[in-house]
Amino acid sequence: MYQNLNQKQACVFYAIRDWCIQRVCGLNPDPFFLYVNGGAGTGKSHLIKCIHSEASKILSRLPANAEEADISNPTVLLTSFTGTAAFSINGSTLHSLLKLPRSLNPPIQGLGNQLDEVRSELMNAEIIVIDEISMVSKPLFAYVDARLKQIKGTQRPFGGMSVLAVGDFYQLPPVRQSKPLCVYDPEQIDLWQEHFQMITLTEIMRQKDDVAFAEMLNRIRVKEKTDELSQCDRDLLSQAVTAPEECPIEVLHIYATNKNVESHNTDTLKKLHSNIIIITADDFQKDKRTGRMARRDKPFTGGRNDLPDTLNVAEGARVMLTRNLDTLNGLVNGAFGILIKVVRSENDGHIIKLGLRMDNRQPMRHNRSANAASDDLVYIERAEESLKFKGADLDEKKIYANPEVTAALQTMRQASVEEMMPLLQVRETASRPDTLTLIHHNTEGLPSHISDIKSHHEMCLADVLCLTESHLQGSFVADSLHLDGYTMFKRNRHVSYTNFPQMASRSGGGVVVYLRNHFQVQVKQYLHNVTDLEFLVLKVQAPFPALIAVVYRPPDYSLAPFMQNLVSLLDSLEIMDCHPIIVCGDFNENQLQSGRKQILEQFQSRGYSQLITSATTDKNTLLDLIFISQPQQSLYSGVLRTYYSYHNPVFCVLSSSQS
Ligand SMILES: Nc1ncnc2c1ncn2[C@@H]1O[C@H](COP(=O)(O)OP(=O)(O)OP(=O)(O)O)[C@@H](O)[C@H]1O
Repeated sequence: MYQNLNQKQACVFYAIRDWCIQRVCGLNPDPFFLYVNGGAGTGKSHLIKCIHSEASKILSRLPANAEEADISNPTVLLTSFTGTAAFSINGSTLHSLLKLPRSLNPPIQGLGNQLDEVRSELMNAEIIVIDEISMVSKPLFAYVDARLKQIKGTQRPFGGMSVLAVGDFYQLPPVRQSKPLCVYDPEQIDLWQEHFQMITLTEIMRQKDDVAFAEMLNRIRVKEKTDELSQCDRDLLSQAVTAPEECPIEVLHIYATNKNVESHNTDTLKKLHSNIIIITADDFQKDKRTGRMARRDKPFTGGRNDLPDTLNVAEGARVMLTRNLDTLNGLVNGAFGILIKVVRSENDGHIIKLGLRMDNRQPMRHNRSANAASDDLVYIERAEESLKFKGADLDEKKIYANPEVTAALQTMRQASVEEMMPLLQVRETASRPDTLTLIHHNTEGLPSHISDIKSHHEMCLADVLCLTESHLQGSFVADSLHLDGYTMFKRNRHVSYTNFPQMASRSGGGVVVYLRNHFQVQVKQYLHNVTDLEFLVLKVQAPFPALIAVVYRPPDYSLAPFMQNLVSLLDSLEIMDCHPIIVCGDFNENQLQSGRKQILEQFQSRGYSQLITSATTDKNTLLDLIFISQPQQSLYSGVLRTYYSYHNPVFCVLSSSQS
């Protein structure tokens, strides 16, 4: 799932992953408020799934969570406005998760005696993801903020939780008159402009569907009222228009109003089925004289045409749920099925439930009472609602984006997540023939991570890719370990120790270097006096002369014998008379810890500089180092991101000129 994240998706993923790592390392990062924007099919939902799974895994390490008896409480809350979208990301609706009232009119109501229950459910929650943010109105957002403050017992925005809002403001707006969240409204609390930063996904990720159609939709998404449609877009749209009378009867019809829907459904049912059953709503009203509930002759619908007084059905007919019954199990507003069975009361023949075979028939994740049946049907019972109160032509002029949304998005602050991929930022320099790009990574096992390496957006920019903990054994190298455009050199652990047979016989360890094919090189696996060290030396002659060594020091390899071998290695490198000398690797000496650092001192005493300055592991330690004899040749250096190892890769880009 993570391997094929595109560059933008990966930047957002790593920004949030980094935040989680900082959080579990006790660095108390400020909460983030990110908005992921993007048109249809740009991979927003896919990104949410990746972030949810990775962030949940990392945050479960928080000490507070580890001590709690119930670690099943989520650290990342997945929510959406509608039940359908909530189901598609395995989440819940905002309303049900936060127990929000139907009416969002002020004043904001607290949770009352439900507070303890909700608090204990959400006590581990650190991040809330809100999908379909375009449908969230300002009053709803203010409610979410107030709820989270109450639940978390703090006045910090959103109760101190981080918020990842996802959606497309050009898609559905909030219901009724409310302005989209991103559009400033002086009469409403503004939680958006103040806190949120935006990142826009642009690449359409739908492979199976019609990409050309999706691209056209995304152009229309931002089309201004005065913009003309291109001829090609017009043709594509017109192609999709069919006169109503020519539409095949079984295809899905979408209408603007429930009234049209009703009349289409009634007509179609009559055409396709002869066994129509009419179910009448039971409407009860309090009889003022007797005080008892009495059945009304004709059900009252209060002017609401989504509450019809009769329901026409037939066994074998297509049906759609119009209420969220059970979001977790996909019984959401909009879910389709076929009516299989009409169940009547044995007493009076009154219809009590309908047995549906849903299109989406996955095993139920939670047993609903209505579904505790031995067949694969979902039984829908009569539901109660209280009422307290009372053509297809293409019209091009009507297709344009809401200018308020365009203006709001243009002025929104941008999140600078590009820095998550520092090597991509300097890609042009890194790819120049007069520069050398070196990456070191402790892979924690090359065979199990080779496909992660191949799909990494920055690894492929390396001229020299040095890997430690390759975990290879024997001389055989599987074809899958081949990287296109590179030659592989390796030295396994078992040939690396002469005086420590117990270390040589352990699995793990080992070093590998991938070098671009056109590089001319001499490889040195054995050096005089270097008897017990996992290392490999490459003397690159052209196009960029350099002496490169990669070293792995296992965490339990005592410093004294390691230093002795390292000193021998450095002595040997010096007499090879080739510069610059670059020694990279995992030295298991944390540069962020105070106190003496003998490995660093040894290098410094010989005039080397160490280039990496920030943490390289998930525990905020700096173990992966790059030493260079001629630091003035280093143009860029830093830490890259991955998800598959405890270590992050480190890199440097060197220039051949000495200035
Ligand atoms: N990085 C990816 N690699 C491969 N497939 C992807 C990737 N990202 C998304 N997809 C696929 O592309 C399709 C569209 O992605 P997704 O549903 O996440 O888009 P979306 O932005 O949420 O779309 P919409 O706004 O229409 O809901 C899906 O089939 C999804 O599995």
